[in-house]
Amino acid sequence: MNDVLQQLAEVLEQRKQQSADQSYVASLYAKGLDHILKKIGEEATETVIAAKDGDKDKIIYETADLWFHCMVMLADQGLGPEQVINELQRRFGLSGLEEKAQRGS
Ligand SMILES: N=c1c2ncn([C@@H]3O[C@H](COP(=O)(O)OP(=O)(O)OP(=O)(O)O)[C@@H](O)[C@H]3O)c2ncn1[C@@H]1O[C@H](COP(=O)(O)O)[C@@H](O)[C@H]1O
Repeated sequence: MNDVLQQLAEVLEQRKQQSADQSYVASLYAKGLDHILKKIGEEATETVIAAKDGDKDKIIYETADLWFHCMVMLADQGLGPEQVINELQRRFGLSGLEEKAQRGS
């Protein structure tokens, strides 16, 4: 898995021991899941607007914000990027139609 994702996941775990006034990530945990989900919604909207505007720098910046807040949500739920990467890896060998069939939809 990508080193940066793994290293960030380790920092996010460590932040569970820190106080909210020392760390932005700790403050997100302290505010709870609903706040983290609200941040994901905001960052997703900002990413969509950046893409609609065709602003490449902004797309990268906002997507990084979105991925970061998704990483915080995963850590809050006791998950990490490796599980998501593994799921993408599993799908990679399948065609889109095979993947759809496996979902039973
Ligand atoms: N990658 C990030 C990262 N990306 C975005 N952000 C923060 O996410 C927030 C984005 O939300 P907004 O744009 O709405 O800005 P805001 O108004 O300040 O946010 P809110 O106060 O409304 O939540 C900003 O405060 C950014 O600084 C991040 N904060 C931290 N990290 C990583 O997490 C690590 C741990 O961070 P701390 O816990 O703060 O030390 C850092 O070393 C970085 O590697």
